[in-house]
Amino acid sequence: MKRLIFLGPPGAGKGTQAKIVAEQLGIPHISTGEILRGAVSAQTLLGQKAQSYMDKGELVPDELLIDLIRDRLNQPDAQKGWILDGFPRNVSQAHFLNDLLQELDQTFDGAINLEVPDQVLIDRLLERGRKEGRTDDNEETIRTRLEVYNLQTAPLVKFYQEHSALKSINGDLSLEQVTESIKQVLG
Ligand SMILES: Nc1ncnc2c1ncn2[C@@H]1O[C@H](COP(=O)(O)OP(=O)(O)OP(=O)(O)O)[C@@H](O)[C@H]1O
Ligand SMILES: Nc1ncnc2c1ncn2[C@@H]1O[C@H](COP(=O)(O)O)[C@@H](O)[C@H]1O
Repeated sequence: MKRLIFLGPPGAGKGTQAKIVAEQLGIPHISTGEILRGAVSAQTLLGQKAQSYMDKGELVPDELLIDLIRDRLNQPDAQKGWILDGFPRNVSQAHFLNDLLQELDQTFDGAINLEVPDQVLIDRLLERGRKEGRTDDNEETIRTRLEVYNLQTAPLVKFYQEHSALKSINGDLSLEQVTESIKQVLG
């Protein structure tokens, strides 16, 4: 059983690594960004409410994420473990997650924090924008997302250091080397 949180700034490689590790462990990779992008494409009510925040690179209001995560962690495939990517994104979401796990009588095994220098992040995101066409991978929105990360998400590194196991990993290595470091940390 593994319940893990992948932390790190935009472009650190959370999604890339979470997909690989989740597949190897046979647990779901739960990316709130992916779920929200799906909702925007499908133009659901959630997507309509989230879109303007996502376009600007700002966080979507907590109340929209809370039901989404509660529903997702209650699904049958999530009973065998999960990797959360993109959630929690601020301290209040982290408190919510702690309360939800208590309610579900679940604990979590730790947070993996991927560290990558800002210029590498910007280069990766611009390249991802060119290749995959993610509309928030443009210079202006990337700048906002990095600011939002520093102000609202980076405090979670200290939060998880204080509350439980946090392992920081150098994410500025090849894909394979980062996967190997994560595996070593997970034992
Ligand atoms: N170790 C690596 N070396 C080079 N490129 C990488 C590495 N890891 C990921 N990338 C590339 O960098 C881009 C960002 O990676 P990824 O989407 O996994 O980041 P993320 O942390 O999930 O970002 P976001 O939070 O913005 O969704 C992708 O195009 C991915 O292919
Ligand atoms: N946990 C979240 N809280 C608020 N907003 C979120 C959250 N997860 C995703 N978002 C929004 O979606 C985009 C893209 O997210 P990625 O994790 O980078 O795919 C993000 O900028 C927020 O607007």
